[in-house]
Amino acid sequence: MPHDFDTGLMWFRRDLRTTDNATLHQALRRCRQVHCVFIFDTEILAALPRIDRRVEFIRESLSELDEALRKLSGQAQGGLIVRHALASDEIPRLACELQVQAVFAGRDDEPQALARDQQVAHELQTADITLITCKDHVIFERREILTQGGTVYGVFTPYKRNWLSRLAPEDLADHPIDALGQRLAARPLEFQARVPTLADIGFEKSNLSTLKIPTGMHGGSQLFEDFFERMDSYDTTRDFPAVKGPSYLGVHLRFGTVSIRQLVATAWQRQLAGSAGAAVWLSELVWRDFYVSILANFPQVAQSAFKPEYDAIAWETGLEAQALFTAWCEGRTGYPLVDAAMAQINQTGYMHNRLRMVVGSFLVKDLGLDWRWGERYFAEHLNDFDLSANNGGWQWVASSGCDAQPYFRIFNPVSQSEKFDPQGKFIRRYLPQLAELSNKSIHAPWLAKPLELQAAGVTLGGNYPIPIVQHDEARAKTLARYAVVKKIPSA
Ligand SMILES: Cc1cc2nc3c(=O)[nH]c(=O)nc-3n(C[C@H](O)[C@H](O)[C@H](O)COP(=O)(O)OP(=O)(O)OC[C@H]3O[C@@H](n4cnc5c(N)ncnc54)[C@H](O)[C@@H]3O)c2cc1C
Repeated sequence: MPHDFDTGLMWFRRDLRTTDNATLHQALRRCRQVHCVFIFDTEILAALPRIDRRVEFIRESLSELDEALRKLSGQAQGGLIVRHALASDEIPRLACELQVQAVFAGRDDEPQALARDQQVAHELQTADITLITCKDHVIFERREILTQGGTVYGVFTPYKRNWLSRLAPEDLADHPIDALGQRLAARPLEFQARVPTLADIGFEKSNLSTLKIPTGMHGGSQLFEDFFERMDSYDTTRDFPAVKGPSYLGVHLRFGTVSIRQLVATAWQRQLAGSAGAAVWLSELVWRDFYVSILANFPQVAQSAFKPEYDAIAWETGLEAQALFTAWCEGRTGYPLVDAAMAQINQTGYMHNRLRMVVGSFLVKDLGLDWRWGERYFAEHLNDFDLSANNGGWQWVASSGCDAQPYFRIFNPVSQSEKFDPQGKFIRRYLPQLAELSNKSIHAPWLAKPLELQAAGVTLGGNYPIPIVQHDEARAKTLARYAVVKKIPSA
């Protein structure tokens, strides 16, 4: 097969897999031989706590990737080069040392990633090396799905309609690399170091393995196979946090240990076969593309409200606001569903989607705190943290985003609890001190009779907090706070 370049460098980032990897496929097709690298970017790692499940997830996934690349190359010296360095310096340096003519990377439209890639492209250019980026982690990107007027959609439903009507088998085509595997280069002697340990990069082991969160390509496949059995009932189970309804694939989609094309292809086929569950799940994957395109086209959302008039809202500040925020973070609000959800994220790095909406709404519309505080907390704690989806989710609950819930829709944390955790199973799992309360009282312990509280071993203000705000009062305050939005005409 003819090739465009003699030697290429495949730079893995959020695509840690050898199966259906569009970028790796292109690199192997266009180069006689390809080296592979992953950089633990010191700029990104510096901001993280020394125990971080995501760093461990990546590290474990890299071990598998390294092994898979070696096998595919058919050479004992094949495999992944892993560096711990500033990516914007290290990639150009490595490209020169390995004497490559092209560097291949999966496209990433987060503002920081774009700035880094621009810097890398510039450095490479001075050495006459090309940076080639490929679409891999979404189905449609940037300006591929536009309104009839050629503008970017700000509303999900017509975006989804257009997305689905555009979807064609070639968008989901596999990118096999088995036949091209012999183009994977052997690593020169000085690049043959093993994948660094967590300690090598200054991190410690988290509870990832205790939680049995499966990593790497095999972990992604295992979760997907498991979910496949449940996909048809996703529409009816997905809202109940005590039920194993969703796929738990978020972290795998984040780091690309599964292929979005393979997931969409399966969901699409099942939807066409009449599965309502698959149709709803496919919709969630379309939301993912939607938010990626919003961030790519409106990068200002990373700092500001999508609807600028919402930046006029005056959020609570000062010591009292800080104390309310700390209580929210630590799951001490006195609202059991909110506190159980915060315990879930704090203990596992995962939070059920329904609960992300409930705790988000509580932060913004019951505590009157800036949605960016919650966004930052989620960014630090979620295993599946993704800037576009997290920002989209927070702006949705704050009503400031595209196609967000209207500002006057305010979740009642007690009725959400009664509706979505009717038997209090989820609450009991994360708040064992409330386990003995009745199914009725567990949603609002302050309404329980003193005798019931005593019999259940619950002391309000002791082993469980008194509510830090009254929902009805908070609701009225929020409506007043948001009134400013109505006074400013939309841009
Ligand atoms: C305030 C808030 C913050 C959020 N932060 C994130 C985040 O940082 N990262 C993230 O991936 N999702 C985020 N979501 C969306 C959603 O909650 C998670 O994707 C989902 O709970 C992950 O669990 P799962 O993999 O089991 O999802 P499933 O229900 O099995 O869905 C499958 C996949 O679809 C995508 N998806 C599902 N819902 C959404 C959505 N509303 N928007 C965009 N993509 C979606 C995700 O990639 C998810 O893994 C957030 C939602 C809210 C309300």
